[in-house]
Amino acid sequence: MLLHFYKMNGAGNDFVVVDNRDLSLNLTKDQIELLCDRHRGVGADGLLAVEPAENGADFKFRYYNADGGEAEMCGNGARCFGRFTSALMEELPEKVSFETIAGTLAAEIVDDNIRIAMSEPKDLAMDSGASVPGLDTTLHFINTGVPHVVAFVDNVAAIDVLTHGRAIRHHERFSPKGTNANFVQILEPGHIGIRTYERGVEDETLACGTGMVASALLHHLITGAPSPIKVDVKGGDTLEIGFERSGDADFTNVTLTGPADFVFEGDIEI
Ligand SMILES: N[C@@H](CCC[C@H](N)C(=O)O)C(=O)O
Repeated sequence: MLLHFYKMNGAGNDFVVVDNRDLSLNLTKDQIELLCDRHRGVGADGLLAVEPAENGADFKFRYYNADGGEAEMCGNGARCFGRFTSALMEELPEKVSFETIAGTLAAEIVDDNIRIAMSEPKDLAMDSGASVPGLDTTLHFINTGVPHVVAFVDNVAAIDVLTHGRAIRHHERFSPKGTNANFVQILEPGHIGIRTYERGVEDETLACGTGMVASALLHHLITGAPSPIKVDVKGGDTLEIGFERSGDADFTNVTLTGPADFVFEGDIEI
C-alpha cells in the first residue's frame, strides 16, 4: 500500500502525520514502528493520525509512540495536530478542538506558535516514594495527559538521561504502564531547563510537551513561581506553560505554547 504522509515537528519532537478522516487506514503496530524507524522508514518519535471525532469536537487525535503503542496524549504532537487540522479547515479557525484519550483539548494559533489548552493534571504525588541508584533527589509524579516523573537536579547537562531515565521508566512503582522521566534544572525562578526520557521511544527526545507541563507545575508547587513558566528544551527552543490555581492543589486553564512546523510530505510503500 502507498501511504501519503506528512512530517512535522514541535520543538524537535518529530512526527509522521497521516490523514485518516475517512478511516480507510488501519495501520498495525509493526507498520507504525517501521514508519518511525530512522533507518528503514520515515523516522520520527511518534505518529499522529487525524480521525473523525465521536464526541462533537472538530477531530479525533490518535497518538502512537515510535514503538507502535498508542499513548493517551502528546503535547508537542497536539500542537502539530492543531497546525495540521487548522490547515484542513475551509477557513482558518480561531480554535480547533480535538478528542484524545486524555480528554478534549483545543489548539489556537498565537503569533507563529500554537497554544494548547491541556487537560487537568491528575495523580499528583509530591514524593512518589520511588528512588533509583545514583540519583539523589525526590522523584515527583504527575499525570499531564500521560504519566511523568519530575526530578530536580543541579546540572541537567551532566545527567545520564538514558541510565536514570530507563531505571525510572521501568521502576515497579510506575508499572505496569511505566512513566516518562524528566530531569529539570532551575535556571532562575520561573525559568527551567529540561531533558526528557520518553516511554515508547525508549530514548531521550529533543522535547516533550506533557513533560514540560509536568515540570513547570512541579516547579510552581515547590517554589511558588507564578504563571507563565518558561521551559528550555534540549532541541534549543523555549516554550511557555500557563496555568491558574483553584484550591490548594488543583490547576485549571493549563496551556502549552510553542512551535509546530511542517517539514515535508511524501509517499511510502508499507
Ligand atoms: N512527546 C510527547 C509525549 C508522548 C507520549 C509519551 N511518550 C508516553 O508514552 O507517555 C509530548 O510531547 O508530550
